[in-house]
Amino acid sequence: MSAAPHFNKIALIGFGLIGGSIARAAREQGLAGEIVTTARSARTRARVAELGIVDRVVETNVEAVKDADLVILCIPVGACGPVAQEIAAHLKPGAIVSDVGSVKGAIVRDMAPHLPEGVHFVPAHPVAGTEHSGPDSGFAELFINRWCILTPPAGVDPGAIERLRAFWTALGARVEIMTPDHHDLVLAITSHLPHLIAYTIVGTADELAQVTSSEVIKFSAGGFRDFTRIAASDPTMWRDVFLANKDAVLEMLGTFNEDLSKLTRAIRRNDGEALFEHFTRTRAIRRGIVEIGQDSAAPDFGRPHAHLGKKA
Ligand SMILES: NC(=O)c1ccc[n+]([C@@H]2O[C@H](COP(=O)([O-])OP(=O)(O)OC[C@H]3O[C@@H](n4cnc5c(N)ncnc54)[C@H](O)[C@@H]3O)[C@@H](O)[C@H]2O)c1
Ligand SMILES: O=C(O)C(=O)C[C@]1(C(=O)O)C=C[C@@H](O)C=C1
Repeated sequence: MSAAPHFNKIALIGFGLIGGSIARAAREQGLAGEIVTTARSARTRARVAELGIVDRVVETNVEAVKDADLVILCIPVGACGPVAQEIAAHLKPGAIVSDVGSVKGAIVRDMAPHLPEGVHFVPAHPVAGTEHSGPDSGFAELFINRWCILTPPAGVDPGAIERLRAFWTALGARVEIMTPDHHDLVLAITSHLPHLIAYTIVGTADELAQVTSSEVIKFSAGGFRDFTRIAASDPTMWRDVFLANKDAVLEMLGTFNEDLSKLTRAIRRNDGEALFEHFTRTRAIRRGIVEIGQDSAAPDFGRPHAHLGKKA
């Protein structure tokens, strides 16, 4: 494992769940001489200052990135392009510019054209989170034993990639490198589709005329309760994720709908054997994940596209 890196100044654009967690963990690990963050409203700036986790909280992104040797955009995916444009002329030559967005193809497409030569662009996605957002929601342990995926464009300085890898490793994460397209396909099935399903089922339950909302809450044991947690996730973040990863999500949704139709047909035809066989197979998948200690982490990111999602 490479030694923990030290940055003279880290600029975190946005101080919500992820920005706040990075700040807390980076400070605990002593990875920065100075950590500066931005918050758009005076109220949030006051709260961030009160929390005392960063050295400075400033009003503008331009001020934050001045002289920073690591800049991380911790804002919704749809905001990353405009912010890259805004800060581009103010970046320190040699700085590493990264992000934490849940989609990677759109980030590369929207940010890369604005960034000047001489800065190192290494997009990242820590695959760790909760349904909470805002400055109070972060915690230093969020990334421990979770994956962080880096998707550096071709030609990026390997030294910059290694420094960012060492940074995330020091925050407790396991780092994997892949292409943006592959990332987006994998995350479409492991993260984006599950969120879409949760948003759907909670909305459907709410709309059922014969089930009052008090009954939905009263009887929300186990499964449904888990869905409500996921469906409480930030609407801005998830709107941006689905719009930015449209193609991969639609591809996975097509496969999912086919599989759902098969199970629907099995129920309609009283095909207990088909249901039993399916549930037995999915139970084995879960047990396999738990056995190899991946129940708190993402599945095998090394697999090529063709092996994703489709079974024999
Ligand atoms: N929440 C998760 O579980 C999770 C996990 C991994 C990655 N991510 C990614 O991390 C990023 C941030 O998510 P979060 O959960 O920390 O969200 P959050 O809502 O907790 O924080 C986002 C912050 O960005 C700020 N912001 C929004 N638009 C901005 C703009 N145009 N300019 C400057 N600041 C702006 C908000 O004020 C807020 O402080 C997203 O891209 C998301 O896809 C989220
Ligand atoms: O546990 C949760 O609340 C999450 O949804 C975290 C989760 C995920 O789907 O695993 C959500 C989005 C991120 O990009 C990464 C992690």
